[in-house]
Amino acid sequence: MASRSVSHAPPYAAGSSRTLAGLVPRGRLVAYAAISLLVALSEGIGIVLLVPLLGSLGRTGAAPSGPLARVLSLLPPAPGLAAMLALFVVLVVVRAALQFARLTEGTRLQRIAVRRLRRRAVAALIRADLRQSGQWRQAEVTSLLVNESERIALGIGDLAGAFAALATLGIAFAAALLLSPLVALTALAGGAAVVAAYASSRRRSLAHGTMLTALNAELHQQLADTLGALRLIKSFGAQDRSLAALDAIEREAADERVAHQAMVARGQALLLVAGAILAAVLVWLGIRQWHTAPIVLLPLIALFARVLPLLDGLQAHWQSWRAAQPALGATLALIGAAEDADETADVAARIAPAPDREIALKGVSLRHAGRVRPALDRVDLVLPLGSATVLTGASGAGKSSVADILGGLIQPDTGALTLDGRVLDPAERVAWRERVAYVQQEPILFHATIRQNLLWAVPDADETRMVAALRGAAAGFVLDLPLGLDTVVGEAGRQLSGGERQRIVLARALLREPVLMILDEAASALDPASEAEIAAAVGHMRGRITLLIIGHRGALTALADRQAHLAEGRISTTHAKVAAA
Ligand SMILES: Nc1ncnc2c1ncn2[C@@H]1O[C@H](COP(=O)(O)OP(=O)(O)OP(=O)(O)O)[C@@H](O)[C@H]1O
Repeated sequence: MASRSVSHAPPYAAGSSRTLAGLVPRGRLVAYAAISLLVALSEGIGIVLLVPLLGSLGRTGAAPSGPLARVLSLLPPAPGLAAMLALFVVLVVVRAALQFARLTEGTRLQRIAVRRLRRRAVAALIRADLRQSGQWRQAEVTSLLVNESERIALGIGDLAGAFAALATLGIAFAAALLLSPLVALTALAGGAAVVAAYASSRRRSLAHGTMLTALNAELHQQLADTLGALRLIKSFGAQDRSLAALDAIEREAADERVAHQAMVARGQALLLVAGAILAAVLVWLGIRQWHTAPIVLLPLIALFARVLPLLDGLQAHWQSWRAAQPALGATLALIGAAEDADETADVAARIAPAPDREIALKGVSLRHAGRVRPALDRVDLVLPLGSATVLTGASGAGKSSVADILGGLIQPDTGALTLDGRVLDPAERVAWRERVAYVQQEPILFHATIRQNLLWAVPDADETRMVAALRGAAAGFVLDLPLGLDTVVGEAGRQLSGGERQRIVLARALLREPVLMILDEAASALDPASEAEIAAAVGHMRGRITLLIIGHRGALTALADRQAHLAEGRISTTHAKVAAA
């Protein structure tokens, strides 16, 4: 758990895409754009209306000419001061309503995009082939779906903010054109030069975003490692080391954020100063060189006052969006990789096949990603229906790989899983899982009631079936608990003992009425009494359920009537069991 480098690229990072397409409904996007334009338009109209307002004051010098005069001629003749002020108030009310709509619609857009992104990611991850998805770091994936998706939401908000600012700037420019084309065009040229000068800082925001995505993943990993190993950390006296590793990542992330924020703030300050200088020069030119009438100049100054913070906001919004883009790129890349590894893509048949005679592996070879030697090398194994086989072999010999292939969880590189001698196609392989139950060494229960944990496996099971499964798994103790089936098991089932947990897991497996039950070191972590209870329960299943018992010794393995031994990926012996205990 030492501090890690954050420079690595996750295995799914290749070909990352940065598109928002498909995440946001087109109709809502158009609605948001239209509202933003209306807000901008109401601001522009308000400023142009300053001209007749000033005109009605009567001391403003020359009357406007050119296109402005034409626009003003559309107004009713000589509106009184009261009418003008009332119009302003109405405009402000309309703008307030539009701004409210823009804000709520913007938030809705953000949440829809993030909900769709997460849903697509989780759906793709669930459907991805385990051999591919097993290579992705869980903490990195969690970080993408928790932290990074919120960054994406903020980024989308910034993108929307940038669009709104841009729309207002566009309308402001149109208003300026109306008031004084010369001033407007000079301001546009000056503004474009200022925006161009910021290209490098926008690029820096993208790099910052990439760094932050990696640091967030590291933080998640470190937190998961630390909180998941509190007992180990205490017993090794590694509290300080763990805290220091966490601190190092936190510090790096904080420094990175402060440095980026400082760059954005510096840019904003410089932009304000550059904008103010530009505005001052334009006003000076307007008065001294171009002899612009005060009735036009005053609204122009009002326009500058409005535009300067807008430019500032546009720059900040755009940089924040750029910083969020790597998070979106990484999430879309993960989704792309998971969708490419979709094991159910061609699934048509969904009826779980049921063998009559045997379940077998025929010439199965498997090499895990990044490994030189195959985990399994042309393995043949026959499990006659109703038999109980113990599978032995040294650590790393390939026992769990055999179990995964028999259970239809992974597809071998060559060879096949067969039922009654018939090779399963990919669609049947997925459906076959319904007939298989797994019980692993580490019992996995969800933080819910025992009833909910059982119903998770078979949603339509009634109480009688659940009670029968519990009794069949030597878990009748549940019925004597004060809350019975409604007892909450605690996080990962920690409010129960290891043996109790495992017996509930066995009941959950039984509830599925499996054809094949795989017990992968299912009793290895238990005391002899608990193991004996599990073994007694499994003993009653013999003959009804085909059993594959992975393990070396103990009451459970003694139940087997057949034995297979794996050595370096090869089945070296398969025969009727002589002695398993
Ligand atoms: N996801 C994986 N990626 C890379 N290599 C893997 C992966 N899973 C297993 N292996 C390797 O494949 C070989 C067989 O592993 P497997 O888990 O099937 O063995 P096992 O007999 O069940 O071991 P153990 O009894 O220790 O659980 C081992 O060398 C292991 O390191």
